[in-house]
Amino acid sequence: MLFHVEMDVRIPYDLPAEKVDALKQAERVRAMELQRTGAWRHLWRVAGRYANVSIFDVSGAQELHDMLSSLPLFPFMEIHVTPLCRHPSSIHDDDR
Ligand SMILES: O=C(O)C[C@H]1C=CC(=O)O1
Repeated sequence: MLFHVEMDVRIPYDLPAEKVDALKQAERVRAMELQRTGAWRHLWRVAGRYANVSIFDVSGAQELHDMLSSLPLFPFMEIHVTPLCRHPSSIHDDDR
């Protein structure tokens, strides 16, 4: 099942810089790990914002939630999830 996920990062200004750097590094490692599994199919930076737009390919909402909540920055992100289904005019066989 495909999900469009938008993540807005909101790190509190009073979080110590070393803690922020460690969180970002851990986030990067976890994000790359999930992309390598194929579950995190696309990851795009939203121009001009500390936000991303992503496409996840997972078995369902529970697996998506488990993945998103495994992200080190999860407590500091506002996340919006939109379930996707195939568009009848799509020419891409891997849209499902
Ligand atoms: O930077 C972000 O958009 C937040 C988060 C998502 C992937 C990643 O590496 O960090």
